[in-house]
Amino acid sequence: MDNNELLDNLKLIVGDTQVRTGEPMNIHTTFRIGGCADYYVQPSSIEELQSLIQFLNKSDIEYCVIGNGSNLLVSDKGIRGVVIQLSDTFDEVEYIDDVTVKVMSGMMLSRLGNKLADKGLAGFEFATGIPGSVGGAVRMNAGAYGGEIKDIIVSADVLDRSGRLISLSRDELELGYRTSCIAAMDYIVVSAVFRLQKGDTDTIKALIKELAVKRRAKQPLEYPSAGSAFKRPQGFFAAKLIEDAGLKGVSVGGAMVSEKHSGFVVNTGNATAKDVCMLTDMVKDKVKQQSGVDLELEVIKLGDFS
Ligand SMILES: NC(=O)C1=CN([C@@H]2O[C@H](COP(=O)(O)OP(=O)(O)OC[C@H]3O[C@@H](n4cnc5c(N)ncnc54)[C@H](OP(=O)(O)O)[C@@H]3O)[C@@H](O)[C@H]2O)C=CC1
Ligand SMILES: C=C(O[C@H]1[C@H](O)[C@@H](CO)O[C@H](OP(=O)(O)OP(=O)(O)OC[C@H]2O[C@@H](n3ccc(=O)[nH]c3=O)[C@H](O)[C@@H]2O)[C@@H]1NC(C)=O)C(=O)O
Repeated sequence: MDNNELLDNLKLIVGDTQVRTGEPMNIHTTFRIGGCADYYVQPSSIEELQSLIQFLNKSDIEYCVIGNGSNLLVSDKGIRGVVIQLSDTFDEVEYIDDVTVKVMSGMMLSRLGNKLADKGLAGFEFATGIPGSVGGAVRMNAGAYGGEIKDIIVSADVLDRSGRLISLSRDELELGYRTSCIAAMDYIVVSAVFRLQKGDTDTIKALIKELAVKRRAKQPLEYPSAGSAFKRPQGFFAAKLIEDAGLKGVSVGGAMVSEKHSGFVVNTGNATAKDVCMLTDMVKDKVKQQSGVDLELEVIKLGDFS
């Protein structure tokens, strides 16, 4: 299929305004890093997403799904094929009973958290300050301040790579520290059901505010980043190991180990994905030498890193 034919088909499936070519990915990642995606598509409904997946599979065209890009490092060479973004357009919420909600996967956690607070629903406060979408959060079992998605999720609807809609219970999602079966099975999350508790709006909002103050005090939110660069190794904190290895403030090009929180790699202005990779490789090596611990990237790489 030639490029024009592919573009026409994509527009036919999701509408003219929802398809772009040569889309710079730095504007879709919180790291503000990344080359261009060949095609960038935003479906607005499950049916559109299903048609899109089926078409891309049948035509043997590469694709990936992103949420808010808050945990991604996109290659400087960009992404070949189609990037499907599910935030912005994929964000309805349905109240199932007085404590249960069904949410489309593109909804931002902050928007959902504030809606739940207004309804007097407690239990989502921990997630409200995470700069991701519901889909990304389920995929990663997002967690902060003692809470994780696993604590509140009932089930999720996913599409398999043939475009078939499957409902998975909490147990079937196999949620662990920053993992789930979503990645292993290559599923796309389309919605999730969460069970909260009845609470008081003012108390919920006060807790959200308290966590936001904590986050701002401890984390370098003044710079673009993808949150924690590394997972917590069992029995250790990545930030402490990095600080103890003398790496706080160390930089490669525009990428720097944050002086405020050494678990974060920040973009000080003009970082490239290559800078970030060189820096994270160096951090891994030094931490291994110093403490014998292997650090594993939490950030997910997309595109060509060869
Ligand atoms: N605790 C904290 O303070 C922070 C936590 N985070 C974590 O990062 C998550 C990132 O969320 P977000 O920015 O939306 O995600 P991203 O766009 O960063 O994508 C992250 C991963 O999730 C996958 N993904 C995204 N949406 C879907 C979906 N609908 N179905 C299946 N897979 C999906 C992506 O797949 P693919 O590989 O195909 O692109 C990618 O592997 C947060 O929810 C949280 O877990 C991030 C920052 C701070
Ligand atoms: C930001 C993310 O999530 C964050 C989440 O916001 C916070 C708050 O709950 O807890 C995790 O950070 P973290 O493991 O770095 O936890 P923190 O409590 O900030 O720090 C852990 C320990 O490291 C020490 N620490 C921290 C910063 C630093 O520069 N030096 C240092 O030694 C702290 O003293 C603390 O004892 C999540 N990260 C991971 C990989 O689990 C993310 O996933 O992207």
